[in-house]
Amino acid sequence: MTDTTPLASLGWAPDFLRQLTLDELSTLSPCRISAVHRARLEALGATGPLSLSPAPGLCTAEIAVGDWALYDGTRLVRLLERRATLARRAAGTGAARQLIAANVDTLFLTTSCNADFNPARIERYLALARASGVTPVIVLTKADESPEPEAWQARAEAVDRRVAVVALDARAPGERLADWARAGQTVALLGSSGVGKTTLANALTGEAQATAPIRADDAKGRHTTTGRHLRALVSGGWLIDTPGMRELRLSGAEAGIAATFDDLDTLARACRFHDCTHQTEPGCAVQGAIAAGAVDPARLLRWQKLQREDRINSETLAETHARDRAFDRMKRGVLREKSRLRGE
Ligand SMILES: Nc1nc2c(ncn2[C@@H]2O[C@H](COP(=O)(O)OP(=O)(O)OP(=O)(O)O)[C@@H](O)[C@H]2O)c(=O)[nH]1
Ligand SMILES: [Zn+2]
Repeated sequence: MTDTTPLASLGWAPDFLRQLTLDELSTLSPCRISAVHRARLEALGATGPLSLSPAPGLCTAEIAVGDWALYDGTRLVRLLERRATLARRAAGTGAARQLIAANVDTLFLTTSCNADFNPARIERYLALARASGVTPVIVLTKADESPEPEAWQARAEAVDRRVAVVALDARAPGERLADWARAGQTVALLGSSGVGKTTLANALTGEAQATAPIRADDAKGRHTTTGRHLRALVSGGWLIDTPGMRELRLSGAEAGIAATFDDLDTLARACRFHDCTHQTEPGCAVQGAIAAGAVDPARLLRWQKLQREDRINSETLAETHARDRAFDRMKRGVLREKSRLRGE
């Protein structure tokens, strides 16, 4: 990266500029956050790298890598509204969300042309991307190791016809992903351990970061990625590479799930009962479509599983406790019933 980074190539866009008041336009400068520490922020501005302290009232927990903000020389004064937010639930704090990245344009949903490939996992990533306001692209790594990469590509395309699929060798992606990674564009990688995220990140950035040899038994590698930053890509764009990215779970993603399963979501609206569970209810449009061969019953199960997962992950701590108590009560009830039947 050169010392002077023009704002546009960093991703500065009219919808950020519009948020500035006339006063801010003449006194403050925009910068993009590249690292967040407890009491200090690293950022890139028109003049290059910056080290800033947050102004009083600004909490660094509310700032994410990728955020656009305004600074007055040494202090970060104001955070600008985001286009997209990737967040996860902070451990042990109810429904509080921990920021992972901001203003990501494209998520490369990374899986391999091998046993890692799993439609349910891809659908989960798709729902997550859509819920976060980020465009998904499916990236199939290890195409070079597969005798039939076209077959994996076709399987990935069948998961969602609206999403671009690119099958490649993560060690040599060439220009295959460049359309999403040019100057001003920001990408992030999501995928399970060992699929080649570090390898791809290294190839796209031209930097080296340690990768672990893959374990042959289960197609999984070891965790090797470290560091938390905004990395420059050789094609001109930016990669947000934060450790939290790999622990992203679905929560508050109802709209993303509905968008990913829009066929089922639309059918469900035509069910006779508005709270239809699509099992055995009369007038169930979903079961009707399954009977007619128009919907794969496995897809209905995956949809319901994701909805359950999202509900549970979105619960507050109080709701989780209430659910656990209800489950305990049910269990005790079943045990009592059993001992009664045994005549105890
Ligand atoms: N032949 C081939 N090998 C690959 C490809 N992608 C990754 N690998 C190898 O697979 C192993 C795991 O890759 P990593 O890049 O470490 O995977 P990761 O997704 O970063 O894994 P974690 O850091 O555990 O999340 C390494 O030995 C890579 O060299 C590919 O497209 N083709
Ligand atoms: Zn139904």
